[in-house]
Amino acid sequence: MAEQQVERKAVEVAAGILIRKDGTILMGSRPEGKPYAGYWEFPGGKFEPGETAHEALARELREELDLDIGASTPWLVKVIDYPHARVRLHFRKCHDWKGEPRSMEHQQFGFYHRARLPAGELLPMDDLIAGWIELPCVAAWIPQKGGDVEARVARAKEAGAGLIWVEGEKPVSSDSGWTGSFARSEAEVKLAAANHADFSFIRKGVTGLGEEHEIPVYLPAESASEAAAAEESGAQGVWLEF
Ligand SMILES: Nc1nc2c([nH]c(=O)n2[C@H]2C[C@H](O)[C@@H](COP(=O)(O)OP(=O)(O)OP(=O)(O)O)O2)c(=O)[nH]1
Repeated sequence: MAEQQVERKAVEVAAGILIRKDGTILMGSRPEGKPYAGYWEFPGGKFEPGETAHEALARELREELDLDIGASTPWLVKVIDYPHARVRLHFRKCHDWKGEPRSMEHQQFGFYHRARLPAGELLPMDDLIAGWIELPCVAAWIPQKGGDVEARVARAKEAGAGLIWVEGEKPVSSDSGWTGSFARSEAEVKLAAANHADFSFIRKGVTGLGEEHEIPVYLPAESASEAAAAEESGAQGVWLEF
């Protein structure tokens, strides 16, 4: 008889990506006595009973770093099986807090540029998603119909698009090496993740991303100024058509 696999119940964890105006991100090292002590992580910790992800994050930041955060927005939810526990990580972005971080648990911490995260090891899941934080906020989609593709690519660059995808070409024609895919539903976003796409563009009409998507997604928008609204709903940013 096949051995029955019992899935371990996931522990809910909130982790904050606190982004300063200069684009640097707050990271801390895990205190002595915890699993993966000394590894770098985004500040946060386990939910207490009855807490939402935001409430858990706000409390942990107060306890660990003496910071008082304002709003936070959902970004990604990822489940990982570590040897010591199965955890569901609710990564949230935050641009608004009061105070300067202070080490309350004798841990090291600092604000780091996305491309220069601290030397030493990041927690395995953080290592993966740290790269995603670098994804730009504005992406461009260039359908074949519509004339001069090259001119439209140039316009997209001028408009600040950091990712440009020309229909019929390999997903995403930037030098970044990211792979993307188009999705029409939550299920297709999941499929893209399973196929190792780094992100998805979402076609018009998809709403309610919720907190369950597992890769960064771009929502359609009419203008770059809608990027903030997209972030509110948990998206990485917007895609514009050129
Ligand atoms: N805080 C945090 N935890 C993370 C991140 N990435 C990641 O895989 N984890 C994992 C490591 C741990 O297994 C779990 C968080 O548990 P924790 O031990 O830090 O939580 P806590 O501060 O509430 O700890 P305690 O009350 O048990 O002392 O989530 C991250 O970026 N931040």
